[in-house]
Parts: sequence; C-alpha cells; structure tokens
Amino acid sequence: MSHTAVFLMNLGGPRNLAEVEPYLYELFSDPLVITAPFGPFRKVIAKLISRTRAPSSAEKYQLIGGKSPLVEGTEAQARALQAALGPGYSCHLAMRCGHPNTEEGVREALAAGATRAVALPLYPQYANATTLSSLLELRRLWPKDRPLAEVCTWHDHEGYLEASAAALRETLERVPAALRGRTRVVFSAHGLPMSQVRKGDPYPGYVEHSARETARRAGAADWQLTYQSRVGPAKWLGPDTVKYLEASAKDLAVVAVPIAFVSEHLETLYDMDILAKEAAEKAGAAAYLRVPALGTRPDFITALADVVREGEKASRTVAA
Ligand SMILES: C=CC1=C(C)c2cc3[nH]c(cc4nc(cc5[nH]c(cc1n2)c(C)c5CCC(=O)O)C(CCC(=O)O)=C4C)c(C)c3C=C
Ligand SMILES: [Fe+2]
Ligand SMILES: [Fe+2]
Repeated sequence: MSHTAVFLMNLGGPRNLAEVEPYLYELFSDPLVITAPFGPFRKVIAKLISRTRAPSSAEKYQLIGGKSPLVEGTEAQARALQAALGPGYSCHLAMRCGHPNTEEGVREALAAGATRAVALPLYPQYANATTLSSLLELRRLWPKDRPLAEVCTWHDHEGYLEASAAALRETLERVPAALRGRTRVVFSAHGLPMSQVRKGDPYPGYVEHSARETARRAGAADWQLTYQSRVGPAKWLGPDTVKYLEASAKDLAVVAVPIAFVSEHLETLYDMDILAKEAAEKAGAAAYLRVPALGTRPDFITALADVVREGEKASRTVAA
C-alpha cells in the first residue's frame, strides 16, 4: 500500500563489544564529525584513531552492560511512533554508524511499499555533525523520484519542550524536601568542537533555547547549562559538565538533565550516571538525581508524531 516511510535517525551504537572498533571507524571517517581537512588520508587516519580508541571505548561500554542500548531504545521509539501515527506510515531505523544503517532502513521501507518519506533526526537540536550527516546519507540513498521531507531541528517544538519539562518536574518531585531550597538543575548536552561552533553551527543556541524553556516550564529558577563527552585535545564548548560539578556541586542537590539526548546510551549511562555522579559526590553534593531520557514517554511520542506530520507538510530542508 502506498504510504509514508518515517526514518528514525540517530548515531547508532555498538550492539556488542566486537562492534566497537568498526563503529568508531565509521564515526571517525565522517567529515562532518572530524572536520579536519585530511583529504585522501581520512580513512587511514580514521583507522588509526578507531584502533587506538577502541579499548578505552570498549571499557566504557563494558561498564554499561557490554553494548550500547541505543539501537534497542530506538526500536522501542519506532514501535511507539508507529502506533501514534497509524496505518498511513511505516517507521524504520536509519543509524549513521553501525546497524541497522540508512541503507538497510531504506531497503526495508521500499520493500514495505513506501512511496514518500520523512527524515526524522532524533536530535532535538540541529548540528552539522549529527543531523546534517544523517540527512545527507538519506538524501544519497533515497530514490530521487520519491518525495523526501526533512525535519531539521525541533529544539523549539511545544510538545517536545512540554514533555522535557514534565520529565524534569517528575524528578524534581523526588528531591528530599529538606534539599528543595538548594537544588540546582544542571542541563548536560553533548559537546561540540569550538572549530565547528566558530564556523556558524547553530547547535549551542538551540541547546540553550531547549534548556531555558525546559527550566521555565518546570518552574526551575536555579539552572546551569554544561557540555559533556569531549573527545580529543582540541577546545570544545563549555563549561564541561564534570569540571562544573567538581567546582560547584558542594552542598547542592544536583538534578542532571540530558538535554540533547532522547534515549539512554553511553552518554547518559556512563558520562552522566557514572562520571558526572562521581564528580558531584566527590565535590560534596547533598544529592545527585538524573532525569531519564524521554524514550517512549507518551507525551514525547505524541510530540514526535506531531514533528513528523508538520515536517511532512512543510519540509524544512537544510541547504548543503
Ligand atoms: C570526535 C568528535 C565527535 C563529535 C563532534 C560528536 C558530536 C556529537 N555526538 C552526539 C551524540 C552521540 N555520540 C555518540 C558516540 C560517540 N561520539 C563520538 C565523537 C564525537 N561526537 C565518539 C568517539 C563516540 C563513541 C563513544 C566513545 O568512544 O566515546 C553516541 C552514541 C553513544 C552510544 O551509546 O553508543 C551519541 C548518541 C551529539 C548529539 C553530538 C553533537 C551535537
Ligand atoms: Fe558523538
Ligand atoms: Fe560522544
């Protein structure tokens, strides 16, 4: 039956420890992630970096259960979104690295009879390294004679912000009453190299908007935005989440919010639940609570369905 394919696009993650190195190789081969002008040496350099990083990366995945839960988490979101959108749509995963990748997603959608498509990057805030990279891959692989609508950024979508604020409110309610007066909401977003920010990537402004609106709607007056998961020696966006907590968490009840991630994976389960928590505790925080990623929360899935329908009507195509 003629229908619309919806591609749930995310970075992907290794589904077991053997997949860590090939996953990293794909990631470091992407010129929108590693923007240095490596030219014909890109693949050789990606091979070198991925081989060097694989053991320490695998150790982190080992600590969160020997794999990334990102693929299964996205599959659950796809099932929930399918139910919300109804029979005119079919939902498919399209991971930028690892599997199921965009090529596999497109094959599945065409076999199901899709005649048009909506690209739905599961990054609320547009960045070249994430959203654009996924969109370009789908543009390359989707048949040119079938309409493709691209969702670009939904950092300011009403339904998303309301779901984000509701999730924050639920965690704030778990803060012990005695600590309510000294609670700080610490938003943690994935960092980005300053070289990409200087070139005009709109990501930091979008993240700030999502954080400010989430705090306002949740009634949180005391909040701070920080950035996590820096890779390599270059300068990245700051303040760094761990350094910020080390310097500022003393005596506070810290409520950490994963503002740039919508499912659980390494960056929430390791960087936030292990590294950031340790930093807060070492600094003498009175409590550390983490807001769960939005995952398959019904209010969030309703918002995503809305993002898809709006995107289909008015494709916000990225100039590239
Ligand atoms: C080195 C450059 C990197 C940039 C720039 C970057 C930006 C960026 N990433 C996400 C979201 C995710 N990143 C994930 C994993 C991951 N990312 C990098 C590097 C960069 N990311 C690496 C090396 C890895 C692998 C893990 C590791 O070794 O640290 C993931 C998946 C996590 C998982 O569970 O597997 C996500 C999601 C965003 C949002 C972003 C910039 C906006
Ligand atoms: Fe990343
Ligand atoms: Fe990362």
